[in-house]
Amino acid sequence: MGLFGENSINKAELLGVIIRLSLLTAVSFMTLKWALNQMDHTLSQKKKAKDKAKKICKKLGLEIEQQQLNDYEMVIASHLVDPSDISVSWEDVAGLEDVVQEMKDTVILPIQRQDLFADSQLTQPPKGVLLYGPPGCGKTLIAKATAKEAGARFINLDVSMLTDKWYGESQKLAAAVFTLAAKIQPCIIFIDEIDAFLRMRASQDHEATAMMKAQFMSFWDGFITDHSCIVILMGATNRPMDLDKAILRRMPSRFNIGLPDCSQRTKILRLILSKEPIAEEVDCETLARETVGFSGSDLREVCRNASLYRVRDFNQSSSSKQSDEDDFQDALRPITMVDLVLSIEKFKESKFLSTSGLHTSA
Ligand SMILES: Nc1ncnc2c1ncn2[C@@H]1O[C@H](COP(=O)(O)OP(=O)(O)OP(=O)(O)O)[C@@H](O)[C@H]1O
Repeated sequence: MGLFGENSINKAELLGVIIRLSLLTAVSFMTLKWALNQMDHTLSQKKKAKDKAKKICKKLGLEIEQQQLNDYEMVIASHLVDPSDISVSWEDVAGLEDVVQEMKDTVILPIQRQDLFADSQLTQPPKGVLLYGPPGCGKTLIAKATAKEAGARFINLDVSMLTDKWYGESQKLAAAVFTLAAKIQPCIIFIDEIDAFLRMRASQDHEATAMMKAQFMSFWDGFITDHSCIVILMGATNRPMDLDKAILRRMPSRFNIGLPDCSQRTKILRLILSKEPIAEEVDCETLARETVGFSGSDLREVCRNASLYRVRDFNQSSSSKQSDEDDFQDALRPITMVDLVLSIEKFKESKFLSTSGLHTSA
C-alpha cells in the first residue's frame, strides 16, 4: 500500500514535470517565433527604407557608394524629397509676401549664392528656422515652396521613425540625420510639429527617447558652430509656447504665420478661385469680409464645398434627363456668389458646433 502510494506520488510528480516541460517548450517556441518575426520585420523595414533611399538618391544624382552612406544614413535618406516632385511654388502662396521675401533673403539666397556670404560670419544662413502660427495658415506650404526654390537637398523628417522600434537604435538614427545632411549639403532638414518632438516637458519621456533627443541636440550644436556647413533645421509648430527656450535659441530665424487679415483673405480667395469656373459677380473682397477668423485652409474648404453645390444642383436637375458629355460641360453652371455665401454660412455653423462641443453629443 505504502509502496503503491509512493509510486502514485512519483507518477503525479512525473506528470507534473512533463506538463511543466511541455509548457516551457511551448513558451520558448512562441518566444523564439515572436523574436524571429520581430527581426524579420525590422530587417524588411530596413530593406524597404534602403531600396527607397537608393531610388531617391539616384533620382537626385547622389552616388551612394561615393558618399559612403551607412545603414542609418540610408534609413534617413529614404526621407529625402526630390524638389521636382514638389508641386508647390511661391505662386501658390497668397498674402504672405513679407514672409516669402524674408525667406528668400535669409534662407534661400545664402544657400544659392554662397560666394556672396563667404567672407562674413554674420551673414551665414541661419542654422535654425521656425515657422509658427495656427493650423492651416500656410506653414507647410512655405516649407514646401522653400524646398522647391532653394535647390537644396530636403529631408522631410518624420520624427516618429527616430523612436520607431522597428528601426531600433534611435540614437544612431538621430546622429545619422546630421551626418547625412553634412554629406549631401546644402541641406534643409524639415520637422513638422517640432513641438511634439522637442517639447518642454521632457520629463515624461522614456529614458531612451530622452537620450536620443540629447544626442540630436548635441549634433545640432555641432552644426551651429561649424560655419562651413550649410545645414538648416526648419521646424513648424502650432504651439511655439511648448518649445523649450534652449530650442528657441537654436532657431533665431522665426516666421509668424498667423490667421490672415481681410486683405490676405481676399488674396487667398482670389488665388484659390483663379483656377475655378466662377460667375462674374463673385466678389472676393465681400467674401473676405464675411470670413473673419478663417484660415487659408478653411477658405479652401469653403470654396470646395461651394463648387460641390453646383455639381449637386446639376445632378438633381439632370437626373431625369439623358445627356452626353458636351451637355454636361454646358449645363454645369459656374460657382456663384450664392454658393460661396451659403458655404461660408455652413462652415460657420459647423465651426460653431465643433468649438462648442455640440457635435460630440449628436
Ligand atoms: N497663404 C495661403 N495661400 C494659399 N493657400 C493657403 C494659404 N494658407 C493656407 N492655404 C491652404 O490651406 C492648406 C493648408 O495649409 P498648410 O498645410 O500650409 O497649413 P499649416 O499652417 O502647415 O497647418 P498645420 O499646422 O495644420 O500643418 C494649403 O494646402 C492651402 O491649400
